[in-house]
Amino acid sequence: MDHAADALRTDLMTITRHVLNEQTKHAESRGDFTILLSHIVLGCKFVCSAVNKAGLAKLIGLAGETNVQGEEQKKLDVLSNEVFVKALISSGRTCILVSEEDEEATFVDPALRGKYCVVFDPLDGSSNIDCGVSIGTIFGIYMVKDKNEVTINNVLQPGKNMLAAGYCMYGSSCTLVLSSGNGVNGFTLDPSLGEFILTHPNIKIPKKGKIYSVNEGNAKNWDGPTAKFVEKCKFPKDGSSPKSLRYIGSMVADVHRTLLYGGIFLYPADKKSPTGKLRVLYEVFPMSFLMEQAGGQAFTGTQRALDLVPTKIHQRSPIFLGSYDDVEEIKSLYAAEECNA
Ligand SMILES: O=P(O)(O)OC[C@H]1O[C@](O)(COP(=O)(O)O)[C@@H](O)[C@@H]1O
Ligand SMILES: [Mg+2]
Ligand SMILES: [Mg+2]
Repeated sequence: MDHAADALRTDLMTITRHVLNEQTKHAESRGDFTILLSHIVLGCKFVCSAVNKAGLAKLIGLAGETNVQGEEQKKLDVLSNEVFVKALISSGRTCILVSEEDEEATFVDPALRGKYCVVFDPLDGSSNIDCGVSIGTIFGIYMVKDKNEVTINNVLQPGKNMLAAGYCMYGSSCTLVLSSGNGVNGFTLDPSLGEFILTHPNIKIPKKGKIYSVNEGNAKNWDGPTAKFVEKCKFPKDGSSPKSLRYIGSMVADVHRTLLYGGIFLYPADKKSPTGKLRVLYEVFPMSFLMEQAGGQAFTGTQRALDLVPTKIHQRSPIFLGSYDDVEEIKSLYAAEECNA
């Protein structure tokens, strides 16, 4: 297509148009979710721009602080957190915010309150910032009945109660993947337009995949089912080909690849981290929500991930998520171990 024709393409499905279309399906909707989402999108664009120029704008390196998890914060962790906290509060549609970078939940001033609670990991995959490897933002959204009566229990809810979830990946392109409980759609930022355009409508994860994704450096501490599963991936006994290993170390990027290509992403518990590493509210739940909406599964080693009821905002959980059949296999290994116990 030539540029003149391209310039006339004003029929593109932007993320705002997409969400407005969804809104028309709910007669009771007053546009609050659309406004909230437009603020999340703004935050993503801002962070994307900061990530792109991180090396030039002296945004790589440590901020000099540690967060509640005891992890050293990078400058981009701190900046991204500030960006999303401000964007979410200024939307006028939020009442509680839970961020990986803040020890306590933020209760929005009553004058600025709306009915949505947003849980988020402002910058996921921080260890990959300084070498320019894909990183992202993850978010999940709950809704309260009464914005004047909010307590921490409004976010200590199982993931199945989320209204929407998504992530934005700052990679070779900037991609926002979103589900509001009616399938999964992917949007790519067109830098010349400054708009996210629907490029991956109705994403469905392949039923079975050829890739497994796990930090094998932890193998000596794994439990029996995880060790058996990975052994089967490498040396299948049914005559099938071994699976390939891909591990980036940014959950957003590893899950994005799993969603599009199929396969399984594992961050199991191990002897050193008996509750796993990934955080329930803003890593495990949003990604599990997206996986289920795309036809896959998410399992903690003991239950469906979205059924878990968190008791603390920064709680961790083991997680196995991806293609339906691959997750089914790890579930049966855990079930077999339980029978033998
Ligand atoms: O380095 P490990 O132990 O394999 O952990 C990788 C995991 O840790 C994380 O980086 C944690 O996220 P943060 O960067 O938000 O702390 C995930 O993105 C990733 O899946
Ligand atoms: Mg993270
Ligand atoms: Mg993070």
